[in-house]
Amino acid sequence: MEPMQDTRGQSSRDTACFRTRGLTKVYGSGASAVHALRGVDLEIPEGDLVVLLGPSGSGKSTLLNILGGLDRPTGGEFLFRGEDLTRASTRALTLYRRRHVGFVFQFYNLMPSLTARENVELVTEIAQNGLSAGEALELVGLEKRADHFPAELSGGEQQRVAIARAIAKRPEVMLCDEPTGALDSATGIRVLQALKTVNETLGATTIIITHNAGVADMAHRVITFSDGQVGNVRVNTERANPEDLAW
Ligand SMILES: Nc1ncnc2c1ncn2[C@@H]1O[C@H](COP(=O)(O)OP(=O)(O)OP(=O)(O)O)[C@@H](O)[C@H]1O
Repeated sequence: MEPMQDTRGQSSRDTACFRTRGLTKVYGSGASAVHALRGVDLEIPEGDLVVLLGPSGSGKSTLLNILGGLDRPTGGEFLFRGEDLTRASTRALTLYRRRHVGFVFQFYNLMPSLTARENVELVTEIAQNGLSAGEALELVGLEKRADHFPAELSGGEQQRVAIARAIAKRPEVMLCDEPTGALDSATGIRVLQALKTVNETLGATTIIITHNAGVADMAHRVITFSDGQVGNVRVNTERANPEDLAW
């Protein structure tokens, strides 16, 4: 049988970056147990830009943390490029994170005493075959701010430094948990433009959690979570540019 084709003309069997089957996550036990994921079946093609929507508490961050190797599922399976990481050792998960995954969180976690360039160099010094700090800052449009300290940058610029730091090791995967959560919409749009450029230039499979439903229009694929499960998956036949988004 031929592999299924998705709307981007890719073979879904051969190109899945992530695949989960029956993924569950329970925090705690007994009467206080929280069932954060209740059987998540997902397939995310290589190179996709995915927006993950859903109400507070529906399990979005829990899923992202498992896909990024920061946490382990309670049950089910989780594969990265066909490799089953569900029961990977702690060491293997650490290597997976280090080699393949760039994280961006709501708060930028930059070192205040280091310039933008020096913050990115924290990663470029240890990465093999990574980008230079200058290249990473250029990709997010901050080459002219490289010698500024975080306190001299706007919130959106600081977030773009955090993105430059995350991409400096050329990750195959970018996982972004509410990257525009602390920003006004105009500033948030610059951050989303930077993430789109990274997705297109480096080809990194990118997952963005957001509470702003309008952001979904820039995605290849929109996954809506509901009560620990995938409620809906939409593939956008046309994508909006970040500058045309409104929220
Ligand atoms: N470490 C933890 N210990 C216990 N419960 C947790 C823990 N982390 C998350 N939860 C619970 O798991 C459920 C899913 O949380 P999660 O953070 O994944 O949701 P979310 O969709 O990302 O929410 P938000 O949009 O508010 O960030 C929630 O009920 C939450 O309270």
